[in-house]
Amino acid sequence: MIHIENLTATYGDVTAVDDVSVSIDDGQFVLIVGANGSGKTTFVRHLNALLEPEKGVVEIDGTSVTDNPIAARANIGMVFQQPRDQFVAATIGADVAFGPENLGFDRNEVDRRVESALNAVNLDSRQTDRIDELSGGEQARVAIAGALAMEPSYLVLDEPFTGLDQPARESVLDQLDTLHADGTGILVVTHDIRDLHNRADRLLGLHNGEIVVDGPPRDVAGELSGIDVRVVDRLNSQPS
Ligand SMILES: Nc1ncnc2c1ncn2[C@@H]1O[C@H](COP(=O)(O)OP(=O)(O)OP(=O)(O)O)[C@@H](O)[C@H]1O
Repeated sequence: MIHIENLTATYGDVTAVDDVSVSIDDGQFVLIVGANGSGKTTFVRHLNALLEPEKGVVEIDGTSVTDNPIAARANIGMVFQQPRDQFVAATIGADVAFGPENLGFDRNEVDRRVESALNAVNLDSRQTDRIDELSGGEQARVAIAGALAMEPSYLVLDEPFTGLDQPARESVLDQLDTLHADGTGILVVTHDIRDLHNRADRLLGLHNGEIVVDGPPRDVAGELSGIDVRVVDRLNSQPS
């Protein structure tokens, strides 16, 4: 379980996260929504100790991420807004292997994790392909595989659909469905919930750094216009 109590984060005079307390159960599929600047990215960066709480506590399975950032990083897989920025190797296989190698696993275990993660995103047999030659959708899937190779309890994706066309978006959504069905907790940060609100168990809406909406997406849909989040699916939408 993710447990957060009285988390506050500031940048100079700006309060990005304002006294947030929330718990997220294992295996939940949670949307974290809100307008630009509402604090979504700052909030999720505390989950795996990319940012340290100035005030408050973040615990994963009862362990404070401040006390044990390595455990937090092993439990919370993070996929960033621009997957390109998180690649560390030239080829798919080498990149996905990087995380488990850093955790100190032996070669057999690293190979097993890489195969399993690439299998989950339908990129097995592509280990030697160069990342810079992949499409945006394929790069997004490699980034997800890199996080999955850590075998995290939760996968956190920050605006994972930026720059993806509709087929690539659907491919990533399919991966999320499979992972959720297998028991992985999924947290998706987005300002655009089309195709997602009918998949998620819970929606957290941020406004000025506070959680002002919390509930099953269909129950809280009426509260979203107040925090500037688009609700309606756009049929026949153009690539975004
Ligand atoms: N590195 C930083 N330095 C100064 N201010 C920052 C920094 N990062 C974020 N902020 C400010 O903190 C507030 C919350 O930003 P944050 O990026 O967490 O929100 P967000 O909801 O993820 O926004 P977006 O949807 O635009 O990514 C905003 O006012 C933002 O300008």
